[in-house]
This record gives sequence, C-alpha cells and structure tokens, in this order.
Amino acid sequence: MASALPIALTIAGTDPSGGAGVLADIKSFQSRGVYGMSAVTSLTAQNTLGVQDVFNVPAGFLDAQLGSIFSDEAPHAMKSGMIATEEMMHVIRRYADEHSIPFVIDPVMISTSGHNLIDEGAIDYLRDSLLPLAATVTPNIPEAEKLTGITIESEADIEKAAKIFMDEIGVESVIIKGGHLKGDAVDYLFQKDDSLKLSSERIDTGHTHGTGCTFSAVITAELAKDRTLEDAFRTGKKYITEAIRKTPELGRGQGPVNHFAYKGE
Ligand SMILES: Nc1ncnc2c1ncn2[C@@H]1O[C@H](COP(=O)(O)OP(=O)(O)O)[C@@H](O)[C@H]1O
Ligand SMILES: Cc1ncc(COP(=O)(O)O)c(N)n1
Repeated sequence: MASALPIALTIAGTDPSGGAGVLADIKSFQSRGVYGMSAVTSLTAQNTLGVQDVFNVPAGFLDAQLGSIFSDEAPHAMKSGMIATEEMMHVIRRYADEHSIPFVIDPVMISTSGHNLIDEGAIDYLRDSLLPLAATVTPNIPEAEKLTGITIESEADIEKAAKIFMDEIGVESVIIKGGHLKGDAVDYLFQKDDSLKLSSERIDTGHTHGTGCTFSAVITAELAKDRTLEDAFRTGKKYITEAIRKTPELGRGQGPVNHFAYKGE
C-alpha cells in the first residue's frame, strides 16, 4: 500500500561538507516534512573552497541502489542532480520510464566553485534522452546556454531558450533560474500554455553553495505532496530566498545556505 507520508528520492552526488548534492537535498526534503531517500551517483571530496576529487559510482551499483528502492517502497516524486556519465543516465532513464512519478531534473554541470561535474560526452544524452522524461527541468543560465546553444543575457533570451527547451528538446516544462544574471534574482517557469515569473531582491552574499540543489529539492518535495508545479515553484523561490538571506556563514569559501530558515507553508 502506498505510504501516507510523502516520500521524495534524490539521485545525485554527495558533498561531504553538506552544502550541495544529496545532503542538501535530504535536508530540504526533511525541512518540508517529506521523507527522503537517496541513490548516490558520485562521491565527491569537496568543501566551500572547491571540489578536490570525484569518484563515480559504477553504473551497475547505481542500478542496485535504485532497484533496492523501487522494489520495496516507491517514492512519490524524484529529482536528479549530478549525473557524471552517460552509463548512469541509461540506468536512470529506465527507472524514470518504468515509474510514472514526477521527475525533476536539475541538469548539474559545473559547481559554483568552477569544477566540471559531468562528462562532456554525456550532455547530448542528457538533453535528448533524459530531459524529455522530466516533469520539469531547472537549469541555471550557463546550463540553459549549453543545452540550447544560445547566449542568454536578457529576458527575451530566456524566452527564446524556453521555446527551444519545449519545442525542440521536448520538455514538458522548464524553470530557468536567473541567479547568474545581474539585478534582481528572477526565475521563470514555462509550461505548455502559461508562464510565471518570480522575482526577489538579489542578496549580497558569496554563500550560494548548493542553491540550485536546494531549490530543485524543495520543488520535488512539494510535488511529492501532490502540489501543483506552480505552487512548488512559489514555495521553492520563497524557501531559497530565506535560505540565502540567513546563510550560516560556514567554511572559508563559498558557504552553504540555511535549510532551517524558511518557516512558511
Ligand atoms: N544572490 C542571490 N540572491 C537571491 N537569490 C539568489 C541569489 N543567487 C541565486 N539566487 C536564487 O537561487 C536559486 C538558484 O539559482 P542559481 O544560482 O541561478 O542556480 P545554481 O545554484 O544552479 O547555479 C534561484 O532561485 C536564484 O534566483
Ligand atoms: C555533489 C554535487 N552536486 C551538485 C553540486 C552543484 O552545486 P553548486 O552549483 O551549488 O556548487 C555540487 N557542487 N556538488
């Protein structure tokens, strides 16, 4: 019997310092009242100063983890973050095909600290074979540029990129995050027949390690509760704004956000 407790799964890499990846996702799920599960794609050695090393889990062992999860208690929604290799993407695609639960893809490519987290050769597969399976995709500006092949500097460019995501790549919906542009922090949700733009003031801080992971995890948590994507996006935006505003100032580099800060519904 399906659990009454909402359950969300993250398929992502680990960050031992707790700011990004699986740990950020699980903290986000927990703080939204959602039971968290994880399947690890890569173990990274990283902290607020950068990524020191990466160990990719063999694709067969990712399969084993997902098999353990789905053969016992399936989650109500899932997200993916860092997926370094195409082989791992093949495995994830199979589970996404077999289980019709909302799937949020955060197409992680480069860490805030500038380290590459995906094989260059896997990007085509991610775009062509994984993104079309997602309920929504949450690229930041550099990721949206890489996936659409256009330069994004303005709102008109964001609209052009969204059209490529929906009409050419075939995604159901896309949330393009404007954190890397200048001015207010503006994010855009595009769905088939409508769009929604959410804006917040830009908080003057260097502590934005794990913002993308946290934002997409909150959206996934809300989808696990059967909320609409629009509601999930609104909650994600409020949550990440508070989390950045009240950063705990940890580490000697780009610190993590605060997963205790947002108190709203
Ligand atoms: N300095 C900031 N002030 C307020 N919101 C921010 C700031 N930087 C990023 N955000 C928000 O954090 C979320 C993640 O955005 P972004 O930094 O673009 O993604 P990523 O972490 O994947 O690079 C978005 O909702 C974005 O608007
Ligand atoms: C394991 C893992 N997953 C994702 C990110 C991206 O997060 P950010 O862009 O905030 O560095 C990261 N640094 N590490």
